[in-house]
Amino acid sequence: MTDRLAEICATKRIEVAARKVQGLSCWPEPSPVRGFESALRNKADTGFALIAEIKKASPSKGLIRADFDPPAHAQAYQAGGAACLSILTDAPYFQGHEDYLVSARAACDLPVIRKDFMIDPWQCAESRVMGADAILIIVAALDDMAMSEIEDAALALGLDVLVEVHDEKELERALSHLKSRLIGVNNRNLKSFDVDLATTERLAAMVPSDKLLVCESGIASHADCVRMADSGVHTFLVGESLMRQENIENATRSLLTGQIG
Ligand SMILES: O=P(O)(O)OC[C@@H](O)[C@@H](O)c1c[nH]c2ccccc12
Repeated sequence: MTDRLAEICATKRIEVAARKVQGLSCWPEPSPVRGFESALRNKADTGFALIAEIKKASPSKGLIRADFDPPAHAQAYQAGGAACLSILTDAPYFQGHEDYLVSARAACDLPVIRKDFMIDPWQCAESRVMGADAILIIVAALDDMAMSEIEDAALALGLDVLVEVHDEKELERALSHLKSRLIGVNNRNLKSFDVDLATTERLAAMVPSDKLLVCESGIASHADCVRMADSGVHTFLVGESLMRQENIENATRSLLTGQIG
């Protein structure tokens, strides 16, 4: 089996090298950081907290939404009760763009995580200039030193960091080398793209109680959220199942509350 993550990261290294040569400052001065982790913790106190993802396409599913409109989707997600947004900026594999982050964040009040493949601390400064409030660190993509350098760069800029793991070994590496309190368990194996919600159930018991566990990928219904709550997980990152709905606001509300329409 080919390792899709390794391929994506190799492409990203070439892209970042070119971007570094161009330099920063293509975007206007970003507005102050919106607290990403605090928005999730506050919402989780009242039940479920959702990071709603603005995702046009993915390598495993192809095009997910044809009438793609990031500012409108951001507003629908906020009206439906999302706590935060996740916005794909990777172009080659996810058809993302930094303009989607800029325009979606300007259209709402929610904190935004830039969803991309971080392989260089320089991308943290770039993310803040775009207006991101948080970045993602994918443990499977980085060695111990690289991931902690990226985390330090992000924290120094006031960005929150979501640390993504997929198995016990990655979780142990995250807990011993990183300080962020946001741990995302990706139910999708980024090496093969297989999805299994049991991944979160298996790893939940290993996550210390001062960390906030975010269940990522493959969540399709309120019943899935209730299932995860049985393992003590109340915070979710959901993209595809919401992006495929005609009425994103209603779909977001039903995912969180179980009420239809
Ligand atoms: O569309 P889904 O199955 O609801 O998944 C959302 C999100 O978890 C997924 O897009 C994701 C999780 N980690 C990533 C890393 C890179 C790109 C994408 C991702």
